[in-house]
Amino acid sequence: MPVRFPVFSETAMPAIPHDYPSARDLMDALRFLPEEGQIWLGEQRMLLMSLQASAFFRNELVTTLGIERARGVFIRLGYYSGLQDAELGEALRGKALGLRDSFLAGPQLHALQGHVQAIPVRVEIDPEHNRFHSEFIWKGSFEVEVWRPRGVQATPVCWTLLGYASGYATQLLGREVQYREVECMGCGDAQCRIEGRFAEEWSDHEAFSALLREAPLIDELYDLQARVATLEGDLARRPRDEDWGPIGSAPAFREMLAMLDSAAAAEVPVLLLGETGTGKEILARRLHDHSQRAEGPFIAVNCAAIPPELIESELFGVEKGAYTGATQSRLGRFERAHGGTLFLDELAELSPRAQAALLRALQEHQIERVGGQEVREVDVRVVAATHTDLHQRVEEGRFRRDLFFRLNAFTLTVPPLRERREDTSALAEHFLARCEHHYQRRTLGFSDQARAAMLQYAWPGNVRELKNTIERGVILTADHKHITERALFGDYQVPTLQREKSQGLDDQGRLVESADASHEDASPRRHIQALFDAGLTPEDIEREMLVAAQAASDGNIAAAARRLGMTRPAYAYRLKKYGLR
Ligand SMILES: Nc1ncnc2c1ncn2[C@@H]1O[C@H](COP(=O)(O)OP(=O)(O)OP(=O)(O)O)[C@@H](O)[C@H]1O
Repeated sequence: MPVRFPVFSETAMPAIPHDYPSARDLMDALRFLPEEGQIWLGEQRMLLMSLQASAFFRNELVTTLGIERARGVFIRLGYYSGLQDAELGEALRGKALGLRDSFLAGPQLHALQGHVQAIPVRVEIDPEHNRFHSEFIWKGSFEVEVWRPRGVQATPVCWTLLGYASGYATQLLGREVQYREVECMGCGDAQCRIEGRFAEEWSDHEAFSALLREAPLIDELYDLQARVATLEGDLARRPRDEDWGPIGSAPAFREMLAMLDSAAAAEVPVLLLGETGTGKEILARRLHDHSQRAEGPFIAVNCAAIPPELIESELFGVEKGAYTGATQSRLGRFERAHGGTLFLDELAELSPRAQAALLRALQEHQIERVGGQEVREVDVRVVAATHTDLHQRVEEGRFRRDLFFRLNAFTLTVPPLRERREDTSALAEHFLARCEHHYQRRTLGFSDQARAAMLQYAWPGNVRELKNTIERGVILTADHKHITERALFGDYQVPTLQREKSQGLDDQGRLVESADASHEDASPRRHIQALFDAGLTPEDIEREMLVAAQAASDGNIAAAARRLGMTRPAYAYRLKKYGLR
C-alpha cells in the first residue's frame, strides 16, 4: 500500500505538524543518567551540545578545510547519525507499526534531538512499486541559526540535516535515497524545503554519492568513512595477517608478552598458567614463531580431550601389534613435532605413566613408542599449559614433583580478561573483523550500548567467551546494521549496567523516584500525579504497565521485560501474579 500524505499548497499548510504518530516511544528511548555522566538514545550514547559550541566547531572546520570540504564532512556526519537513528526507528516501530511510522520516526527523532522541526508536505513510500517521494518544510533549522552571523550564503546551509535525512531513508529502505535542499533560509529563501527521491532519480546523484565516499580529512571521521564505504559495497576491514597474533596492550599483558618473547630465544621448556580461554595456546604459538624453531612444526595436544588409556600412544606413537586394533605403526605427536614445538594443553590431566614418559623425553630427548623397543631421539621443545593449580596437585601426590620442577623453569601467568579490561575493545574489533570476513558479512560495528555492556561484563570464559559472543552477534545482525547488546548477550542482562536504575522501577518492579527524577525533569512526577488523581493504586499502575509492555513488544515476554528493565523471570512472575498469563 502506498503511503500518502495530503499535498498542501504552501498557503493552506497548517502551522502545527500533523499526522505524526505519538513520539512517546522515541522519548522513552531517551535516558538521562546524570550520575554516570551519560545520555542514551536507544543503543547510542548521545551528547548534548550547545548551539554556540556547534557554531564554533563549524567555523573552525570551515576555516581549516575550506567551505566545500567542510560541507562534505558535515553531510557525512549527518548521514551517519541518520543511519544510526534509522535502526532505532525500525527497532521501535518496524514490526509493530510498519514502514510509514518507522520512516516518520526519522523527522521525529530529528526534532527530539533539537535539530529541526520537519513538517511533512508529501510522503509517498512504496518501495515495492519503486516509488519514493517525500517533501518536508523545515522550521527552526539549527544550521540556519549557526550560519546567521555569516550572512546570506550562495548555497543551502543545512548540511548535517540533509545528510541525516538521506542516511535515515537509505538505511530504512535498504536502498540509496538522496535529499536535496531545494529552498534554504540560509541563502535568502523564505523557508527551508527538502525533497527526497531514490538516488538514481536525481541527475547529479553520482556527485552526492561520491561526497559520501570521500575520504574525510580528520581522524575522527575515518570510522564514518569506513562505514559509508561499507554501505557502498566496498569490502573494507579485511583482517591483515599480522592482526591474527595475540592482541593486547594492557600493561599486565604487555609485560607477560615481553617475558614470553625473551623466553622464545632460549631453549627452555615454558609453563603457561592461566584461566581457561585466556589465550595460552595462541601465546604458545607466538613463542614458537619467535623461536629458532619457527620453520619447524608446531603441534598442539589437548591432554584433557584424549582418553587416559590413549594418551601415551597419542604422544609417543604406537608400534604395529602393540594392542588389538594397532594394525600399523603410528607416529606420536612428539615425533611429529621433531625440530619444532610441542604444546601440551591441560597438562595436569596426564596419567602417571605418561608423566614418566614425558619426563624422560624432556631429560634425555628420547622416547619409545607404545609396544616398541627402539629408543628414538627427538628434538622437541615442550611448552605446557594448565588452568589448575599444579603446585597443589604435586602436594596431593597427583603430579610428579620432578616433572613439575622440570617444566616450572620458566613460568608465565596469562592475566584473565577482567584484569585487562582495556583490551576488551581491541579484541572485540579484532574478532568482529575476523567473523565478518569468515561469514562474509558487513555489519556497522557495535552499538554504543553493546560496547558499554562488553566493558561491564566480567567474562568468566575470558577471550574465548568474548570471541564466541561476538560470533553470535555477527550471526544475529543483518548486514548494514549495528550489533546490539541483545544480539551479543541475548536476554541475559549484563549485571552491572546501571541504566535500569533510571527507568524508575525497583527490583520488585515498584515505581520509584529514579535517580533523574530528583533533577529538573519533572515529567515522570507529573505523569504519576495524573495517575494518582485518576484514583489508580500502585497495583493498578503496575498491572497496566505489564499489559502495555507486552502489547508494545508483540507479546514477546523477553522484550517486554527488557522494556521495563526487569529480568524475564521477574516479569513472568508478575504476569502470573496478576493473572495475565
Ligand atoms: N590476545 C589474544 N588475541 C587474539 N586472540 C586471542 C587472544 N587470546 C585468545 N585469543 C583467541 O581466543 C580463543 C581462546 O584462546 P586459546 O585457545 O589460546 O585459550 P587457552 O587459554 O589455550 O584456553 P584453554 O585453557 O581453555 O585451552 C582462541 O580462538 C584464540 O585465538
